[in-house]
Amino acid sequence: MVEAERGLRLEGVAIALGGQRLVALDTLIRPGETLTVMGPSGSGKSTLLAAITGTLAPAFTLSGRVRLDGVDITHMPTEARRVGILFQDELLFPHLSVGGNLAFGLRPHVRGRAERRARIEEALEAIGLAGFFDRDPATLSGGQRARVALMRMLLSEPCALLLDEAFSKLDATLRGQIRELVFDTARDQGLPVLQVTHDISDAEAAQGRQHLL
Ligand SMILES: Nc1ncnc2c1ncn2[C@@H]1O[C@H](COP(=O)(O)OP(=O)(O)OP(=O)(O)O)[C@@H](O)[C@H]1O
Repeated sequence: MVEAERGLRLEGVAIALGGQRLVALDTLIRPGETLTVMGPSGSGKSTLLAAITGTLAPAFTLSGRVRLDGVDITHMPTEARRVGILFQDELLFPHLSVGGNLAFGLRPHVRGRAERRARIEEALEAIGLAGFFDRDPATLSGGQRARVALMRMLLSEPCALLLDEAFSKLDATLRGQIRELVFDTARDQGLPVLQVTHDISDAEAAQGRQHLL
């Protein structure tokens, strides 16, 4: 039996807008590896990530294939893709507690109130926020919110991680800490990472390949 290829493969991916090619990429990001895509504003970085999450606006046309662990996900519904994404605004739900936000990440196979609660308590402990279950996200510091957003994404058991300027709103010290947490976690879990950023220090911290648009 031939083993399925592991990692995130962009196979001749090209995205056009109004008949003009905007962005093209052909690469394999292996488990635990990070590819950093850099380019000027408007060069199509967020659009590239949208093609991978399945949220491309109708104005764009996509050609090529996106494969994740050997599975062609090019036309799969977003929620079926097992792709996690972090944005510069961590987008926690303001009407839910910290625990409620993490519960949103849990996959449906984690069943039963008690088991779900236990998984969330464990996750809070892992990010140094034990006892924060009932807290309102608005009362958290930027670094705490970033850790909750990362954990919510990890609880969804993604097979690849996308970073869209994920560290750009954090101050310098926090930026270094959260970045280290994200890249260490991705390496430990063997997740392929595609990050887009303006910031060369994000690219350096990833210790991976770089691609300029
Ligand atoms: N929904 C849309 N409909 C039409 N054009 C769009 C849409 N979204 C983005 N664009 C255009 O597509 C191009 C690429 O946008 P994109 O957001 O991918 O760039 P970017 O490289 O991520 O920029 P930035 O670094 O400023 O975030 C831009 O010219 C933008 O104006």
